[in-house]
Amino acid sequence: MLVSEVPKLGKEAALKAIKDWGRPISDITHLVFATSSGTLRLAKDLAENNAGARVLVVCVDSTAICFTGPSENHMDRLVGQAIFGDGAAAAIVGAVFNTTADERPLFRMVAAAQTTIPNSTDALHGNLTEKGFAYSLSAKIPLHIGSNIEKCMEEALAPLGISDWNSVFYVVHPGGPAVLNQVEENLGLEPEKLRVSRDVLREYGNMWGPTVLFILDEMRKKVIDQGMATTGEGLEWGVLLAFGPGLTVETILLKSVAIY
Ligand SMILES: CC(C)(COP(=O)(O)OP(=O)(O)OC[C@H]1O[C@@H](n2cnc3c(N)ncnc32)[C@H](O)[C@@H]1OP(=O)(O)O)[C@@H](O)C(=O)NCCC(=O)NCCSC(=O)/C=C/c1ccc(O)cc1
Repeated sequence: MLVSEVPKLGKEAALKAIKDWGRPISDITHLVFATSSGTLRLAKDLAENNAGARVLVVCVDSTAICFTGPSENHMDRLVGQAIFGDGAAAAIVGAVFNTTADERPLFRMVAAAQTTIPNSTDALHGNLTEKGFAYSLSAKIPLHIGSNIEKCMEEALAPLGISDWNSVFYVVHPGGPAVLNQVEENLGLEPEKLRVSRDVLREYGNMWGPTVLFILDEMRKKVIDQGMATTGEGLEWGVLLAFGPGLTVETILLKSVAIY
């Protein structure tokens, strides 16, 4: 089922993104297709190292492969079935924009980093078995993320001299409500900061890799609806934080674009 359906979902997301972008499909130079996160960092590298590149990022995850009956020994699988969802999303990444071709960038990825959280090897992992993809989620995941998030923020924002965490906008992978609560608490964030991440979790679930692309898209719609000055909720700088097996934290420093 996934072999036939995942590419179809990816194609649909890609065609929508290309339509919004407004340039011909033949102007796409590279394709990054993945069923996991980390795609934006790779696309940024490709765009910056190939003059004129336009990288189509397509990210699709389906948790159908993880479906399993309940087990007293694996309460974590019930947690996953409650909060995970399927998703497909796409974006086009370039380094230098062609304003004469009417390209309107939404966000600039200024810097990207991946950090592995120490002593968290067993917190989140999956094995492909004859019964499908069997994952383990430790109840400590939110705490691991919470106790390391400020260091990731310091590393991303120190070059700009920013230490007021409420002065930037946020695109945070909503691993679950407890993950967002930990990020909010440890950074001392006003509740509005994670509003879009919480909205996407409530509406679509934790879709693994595609989730942050959904959040970027919701933010784009929100700023237009509310007449904000920039694509980053009226602010100049923002941070994308995504979490995955490892445990890894993907941090991307974002610069918003003015809306005219
Ligand atoms: C929604 C939860 C599950 C429940 O919230 P709650 O209703 O407010 O209640 P509690 O947090 O108090 O938990 C209720 C009970 O469930 C237990 N519990 C709580 N998580 C657990 C648990 N993973 N096991 C087993 N018992 C538990 C918890 O210990 C507690 O037990 P007890 O005190 O005995 O009632 C909340 O704890 C939560 O958001 N947990 C985080 C879920 C989580 O780990 N999400 C995954 C993050 S990582 C991720 O998204 C990455 C994905 C990804 C993957 C692949 C890629 O390529 C890219 C990305």
